[in-house]
Amino acid sequence: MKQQRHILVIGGGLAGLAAARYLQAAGATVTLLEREREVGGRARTALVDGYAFELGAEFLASFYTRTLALVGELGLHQHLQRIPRSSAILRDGQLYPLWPNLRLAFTHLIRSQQKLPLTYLLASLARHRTRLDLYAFHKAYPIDDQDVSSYALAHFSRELLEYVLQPPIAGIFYWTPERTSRALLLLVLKAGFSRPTGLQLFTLRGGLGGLARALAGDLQVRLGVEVRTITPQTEGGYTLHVQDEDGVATLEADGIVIATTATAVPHLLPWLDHERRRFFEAIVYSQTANLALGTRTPLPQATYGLLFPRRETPFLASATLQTVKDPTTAPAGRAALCLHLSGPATAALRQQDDDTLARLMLADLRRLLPMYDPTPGLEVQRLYRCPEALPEFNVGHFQRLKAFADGAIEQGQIVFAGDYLGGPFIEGALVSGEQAAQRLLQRMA
Ligand SMILES: Cc1cc2nc3c(=O)[nH]c(=O)nc-3n(C[C@H](O)[C@H](O)[C@H](O)COP(=O)(O)OP(=O)(O)OC[C@H]3O[C@@H](n4cnc5c(N)ncnc54)[C@H](O)[C@@H]3O)c2cc1C
Repeated sequence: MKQQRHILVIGGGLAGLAAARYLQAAGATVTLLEREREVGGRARTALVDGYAFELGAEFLASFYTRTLALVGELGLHQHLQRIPRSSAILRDGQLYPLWPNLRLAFTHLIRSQQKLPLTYLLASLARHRTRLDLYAFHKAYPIDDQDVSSYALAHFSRELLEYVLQPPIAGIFYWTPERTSRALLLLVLKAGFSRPTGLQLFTLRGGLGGLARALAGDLQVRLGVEVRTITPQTEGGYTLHVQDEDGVATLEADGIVIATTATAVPHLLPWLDHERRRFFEAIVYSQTANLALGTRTPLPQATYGLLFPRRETPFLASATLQTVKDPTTAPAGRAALCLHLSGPATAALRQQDDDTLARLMLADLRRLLPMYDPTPGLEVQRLYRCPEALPEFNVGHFQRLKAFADGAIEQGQIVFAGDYLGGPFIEGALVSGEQAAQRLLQRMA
């Protein structure tokens, strides 16, 4: 690549930050543009009256090889801590620990005879293992043929679907099994069970927002700059029309990484042809609302993540005890808790105001698990809406990723990054950013 050519990265989420960091390390001149007043996107931590609440991402998983390496490279390893007592699923008023390892076979959450067909799942994992590549999701396109609900009903049982598969899908991704490809299920299971210790969860002390801040470290970042449209110049390069606090301006770039959510792309590139526009428009995001609560009321400390099957409630999908994950997220003697509304409930209730939603979520928690009621000593309550939570990896998405990997989408000196390409979690966002940076360097060579 010629020296002095200027690259703009649009979006300061983890994908954009990883791309910018990679490009800068390769010697490029890079500026990152972020429309918000801080970096992190869907992986930010809010500090409110001595409490720290995750606004999006809550944990890192032990199979996030690249993320965990980056934590070391950024000098954050002393802040990395394992989350104990990771999760439990509610059934008939009782919490069943969800061991993310082979001890799952002994859970009383479902009846013993329901567990036998799980051997089919293990056989499927073995049969498709070469297609299940966490760093190349598109390889799984041949098994992107059935949603998780149809797959579970065909091979397992409704009970297993409703009490083992649906709660994590809803509580972590805010999707439904009907809108999840079985390819995604097999990919995540293979990654999760690939280690002898099983799946372990980690966080960064003080909140995962620290990862984005560390990544931004020595990058040139402009906050509060929203890119409106990008126009190709006839002589090569691009003009970006941006809005910042001083008004409307234009910027020039030789190469661009677009690291926004997929839904933003057709607005940024109004000149996209029909096929490419359809690619981005087909990507749908789940939604949720996060009710962050700080309380003097002591709450049970037995488990970090509580998953609520839709059979038990149509409202809450999950609750996370922030202070079990990391005691520094609340002042001494206090507890911090986040409640997450299910994807379908968030869509159905989107017209309701914040107070109504908060009341409904708290009432649901009191009904489901009265001992977790934070209201007697409640001192902080904030509702954060997340209209674009996680990109659905529904049936058809792996076919789209195959077309993307085959080069049918990117053109010129513009590349794309984001969790909709790399996988619906932090690891996917970071890796997609680094992969996009590599492709741009090749295109500009
Ligand atoms: C509620 C929730 C819980 C989650 N829990 C976990 C978890 O526990 N573990 C996990 O691994 N993952 C989790 N995730 C997923 C994880 O947060 C995301 O996969 C990841 O952060 C996505 O990063 P990204 O860079 O692809 O996108 P984003 O973080 O969305 O970044 C895109 C950025 O682009 C900016 N932008 C958009 N348009 C423009 C524009 N026109 N001009 C300038 N800037 C623009 C946005 O402001 C944003 O900062 C969770 C997500 C949510 C929402």
